[in-house]
Amino acid sequence: MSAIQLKQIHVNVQNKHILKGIDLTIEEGDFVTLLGPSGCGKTTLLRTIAGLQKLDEGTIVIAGKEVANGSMSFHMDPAKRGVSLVFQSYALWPHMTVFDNVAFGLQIRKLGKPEIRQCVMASLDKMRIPELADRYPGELSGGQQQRVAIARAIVTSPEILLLDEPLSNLDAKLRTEMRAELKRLHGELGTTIVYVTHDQQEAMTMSTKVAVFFGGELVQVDTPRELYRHPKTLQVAEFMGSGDHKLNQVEGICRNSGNECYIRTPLGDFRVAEEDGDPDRGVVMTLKPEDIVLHEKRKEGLIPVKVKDVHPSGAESLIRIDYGDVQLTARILGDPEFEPGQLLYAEIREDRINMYDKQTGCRLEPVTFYIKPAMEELQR
Ligand SMILES: Nc1ncnc2c1ncn2[C@@H]1O[C@H](COP(=O)(O)OP(=O)(O)OP(=O)(O)O)[C@@H](O)[C@H]1O
Repeated sequence: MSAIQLKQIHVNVQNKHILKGIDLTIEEGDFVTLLGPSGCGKTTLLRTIAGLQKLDEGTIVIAGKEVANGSMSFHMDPAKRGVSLVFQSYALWPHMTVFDNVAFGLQIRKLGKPEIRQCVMASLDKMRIPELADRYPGELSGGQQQRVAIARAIVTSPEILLLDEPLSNLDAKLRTEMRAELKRLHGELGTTIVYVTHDQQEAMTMSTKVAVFFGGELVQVDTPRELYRHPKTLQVAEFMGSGDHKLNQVEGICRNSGNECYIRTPLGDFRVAEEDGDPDRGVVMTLKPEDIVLHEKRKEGLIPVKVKDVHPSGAESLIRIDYGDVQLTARILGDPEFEPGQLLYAEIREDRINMYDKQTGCRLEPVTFYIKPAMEELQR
């Protein structure tokens, strides 16, 4: 049985159409991340699943039970949905100790004192903070408060844990630590987790599946690997390749010749299968910096490039290179002693190339072969 089924969810907030027909099925034990730029509707969807936001159309089924139905104006009480929500702000009660904060959900269920003690301590153990039980939130660091907030959410053994950017208030080091903790916790508890973030790396590290949103619409739901390798649209590719992950984009022309299309780009020619005989059009080829390997010695199949500049950042370096008029960025491990103007030879990992229709932004597939520029062309 699926843990959560969302069908055609539409949500308006103050007359603004925020969620526009979301269909998403989340399986039991999945760690699904809702990923997208600020304002795309991730939090609204999480709140809708939790029951804190009413939907206008569509249905939500949790563990086989319908909990919301737009056409029938049915919205089950949040407390009855079997989900637990952790907010970005930890929302701990300042006048209560850590123990009491975590125990609260059990106390209102009228459990006996020994049972409460056992559950609270087990939950604090899982978050590796049993020694903080008697402290007050004001005496804790941000990371510790976040652990308490998660301990409070898991103490009632919810079937589903909803987390809204829970790490965004932490510094970089703590964030990395907490990512590992959440992944461990998911492995240990087997709980279904729905996690909201706008941080691609966070999504890639922890999730079993990532759902990418833009403007209230779901664009791609895939495993992190598939999302990384084959973004479905240029917009997704650009979003995944933003920040330090600068995506290389090279424009080309796609010419149709019956059943196949030939794509000509400055980096070589490609063939893609064509289904609907579209006319000639512009395409964008994308390639990640880590999919360009730089060599100092010339070899067959490599492309001669000139170093423009080098940006070392300790463990890795970004090298901007020019091939004729085309500027590319390569990412390599370490801190190489390349000089601006130096001639190098680039190996393009052709299996990592993606092609998109420039106008629609949709991915063209599959690239059936790649003809590299002729050697004499390479001499320029
Ligand atoms: N209470 C509200 N009143 C008016 N507009 C709202 C309200 N809540 C959300 N919105 C709007 O709904 C849209 C989606 O907001 P939401 O918080 O779901 O986005 P998000 O993807 O989670 O963004 P972020 O990553 O910045 O939290 C935004 O345009 C926001 O301005």
